[in-house]
Amino acid sequence: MTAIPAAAPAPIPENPLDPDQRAAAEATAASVLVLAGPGTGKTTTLVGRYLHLLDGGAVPLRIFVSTFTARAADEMRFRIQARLEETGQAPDPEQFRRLPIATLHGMAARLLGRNPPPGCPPFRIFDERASARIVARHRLYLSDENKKPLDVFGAYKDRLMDPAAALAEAKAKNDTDLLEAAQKYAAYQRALAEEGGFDFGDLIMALVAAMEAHPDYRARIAGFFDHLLIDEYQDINPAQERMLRLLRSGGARLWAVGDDDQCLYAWRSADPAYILDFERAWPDPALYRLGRNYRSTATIVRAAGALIRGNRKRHAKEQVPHNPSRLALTIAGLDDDLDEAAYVLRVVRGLAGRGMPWHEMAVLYRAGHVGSRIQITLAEAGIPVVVRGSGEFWQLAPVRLVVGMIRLLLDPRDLDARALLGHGKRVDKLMEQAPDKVDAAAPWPALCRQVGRLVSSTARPPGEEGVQWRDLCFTAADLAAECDGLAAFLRLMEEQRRSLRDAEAGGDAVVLSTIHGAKGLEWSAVVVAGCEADLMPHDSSPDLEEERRLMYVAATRAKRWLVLSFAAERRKRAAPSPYLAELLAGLDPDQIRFHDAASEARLRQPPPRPEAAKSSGGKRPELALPKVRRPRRRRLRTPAES
Ligand SMILES: Nc1ncnc2c1ncn2[C@@H]1O[C@H](COP(=O)(O)OP(=O)(O)OP(=O)(O)O)[C@@H](O)[C@H]1O
Repeated sequence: MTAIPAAAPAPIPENPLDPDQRAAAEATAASVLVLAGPGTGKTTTLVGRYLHLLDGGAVPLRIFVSTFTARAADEMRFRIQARLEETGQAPDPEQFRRLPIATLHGMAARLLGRNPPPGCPPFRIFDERASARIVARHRLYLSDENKKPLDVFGAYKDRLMDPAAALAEAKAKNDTDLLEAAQKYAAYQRALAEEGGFDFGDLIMALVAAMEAHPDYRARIAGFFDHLLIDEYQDINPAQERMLRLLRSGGARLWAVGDDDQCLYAWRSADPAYILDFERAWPDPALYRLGRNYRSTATIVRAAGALIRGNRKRHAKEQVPHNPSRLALTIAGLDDDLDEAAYVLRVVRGLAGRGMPWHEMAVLYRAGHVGSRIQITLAEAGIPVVVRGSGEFWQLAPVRLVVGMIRLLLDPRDLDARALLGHGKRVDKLMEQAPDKVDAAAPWPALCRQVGRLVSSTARPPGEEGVQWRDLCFTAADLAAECDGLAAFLRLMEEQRRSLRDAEAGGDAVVLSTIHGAKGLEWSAVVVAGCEADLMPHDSSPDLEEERRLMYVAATRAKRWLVLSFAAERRKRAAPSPYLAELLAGLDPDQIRFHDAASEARLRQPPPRPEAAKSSGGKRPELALPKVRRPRRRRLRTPAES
């Protein structure tokens, strides 16, 4: 799917479908899967399918288009509307808003809301924040600190397990951790019910349960649709699959696009087996493949192909790049995160100097804290940025706590600081420990760093979130320490927040995003930052194939320029990600450019010994660095200079 700026001015003209795409769009089988790699036009073909159905007389209100996120639904609506306007068939905007183009959760909410099933009480939808408040209020935390309660409860719902089923599973396995999870899940569901709340997972569970329990209700709901068009089919989970089965039980046709190599949500019960077994699972199946990559240069297509071949559980796919360009990809090995941020700034400025609009550039990262330093550096330099996935830096909880504590220690009557801190046990603990751990009379930089340490150690959540928390505390404290006192720090913060707001409103901005948030999008230039051995694959993830898919998705968002950066030190010594060598192994020397000689030397340093670097139940293979061919000797340039 193509990235559109927030204030997208003119509709983007769609490309005419090529013969393979057209065949897929016009398929007549009852169950169709279009299986193809990134940039081959799956979403384009889905739009083509929609228009083909309309040409054949289908009723728009009876075509359900399912997207992975609400934002993707808006973009899909925009694309379809633009196409209909081109052909003079666009319905009025109000009618258009009512078309069933939504996520599966969104559609479940709509169906339940407008057609309450027998015995289903009225409900309010609880978003993630509201659900987190329930967890906090009832102290539903799990003993295993690495497990987030909402993820665990959500995983039960994704597998259509109610608390009784969860308890039965725990007892059958005689597993105390599972028993605790099931009991807390039961308590969570009771608390939700008392407030009349459904969280997102409940929506699909409730719809499925009602359709299975009441044949009349099932027939009524399934009777709404003649066609189900599903984007990102690789990421569906068991509950969603069951919902689709029920929705098509009235005879609707299923038409799905997906790429098993882009399945990023196995940790949330998405199961690539659904796409791998499509032909066995659905009646009258037909499989279509698209082999031409319209997005990326030949260099990017080859490098990404070499990387993903490292995965075993996948459908092999060959891709022919439509753009034969052998433009080199760039590897930049920087000293530390500060150096990396400065480098990214040079790259985006250089590209802008060549006339590239900001919104054609993106910086992607596996972990949110990698983006924070870059966000600050770009904003400080006046570059418009929008942040997707992990949120605006100054609004993040640890950052607000650091800023609030610094302010409050300097002026205990500062009411704004109190508001910034909020209330709760975490804040009480901070206040209690501050007098022992922070010397309020210390020089400004020392005070800031002491507060950073205090917030990092006192209020840190468990697991992976805790690592991010610590990095954000230190980044905020460092930024404050680098200013000339409190007033200068507050000015810096305000300027940056204003520039972020302006960028969001203006629409033309560099996108900073987690890789998960970049799914389905594309940009002319992409920097993948933080390509380090403990971040890619991420230390906390046991699933190496999913980690490789994440790198694959990041690299394949780029149309022309792909820059992969890593830091030799990010609070501790870091080695380059093994995926860099895997990407480069697919390229000829002229397709690789090192930012400087140090970058090349750093990439060639011996990989960390797996046992020293990781521990993940022995699932990680040796991190052997394939031989990277040497680039031709030439002056080393950033992509922006070339
Ligand atoms: N037939 C075509 N001719 C020219 N360009 C095309 C064609 N089909 C798709 N494209 C372009 O290729 C790019 C990728 O298309 P699209 O987003 O539909 O791919 P995708 O397979 O859904 O990608 P991904 O899986 O990575 O999200 C877009 O810029 C789109 O406009």
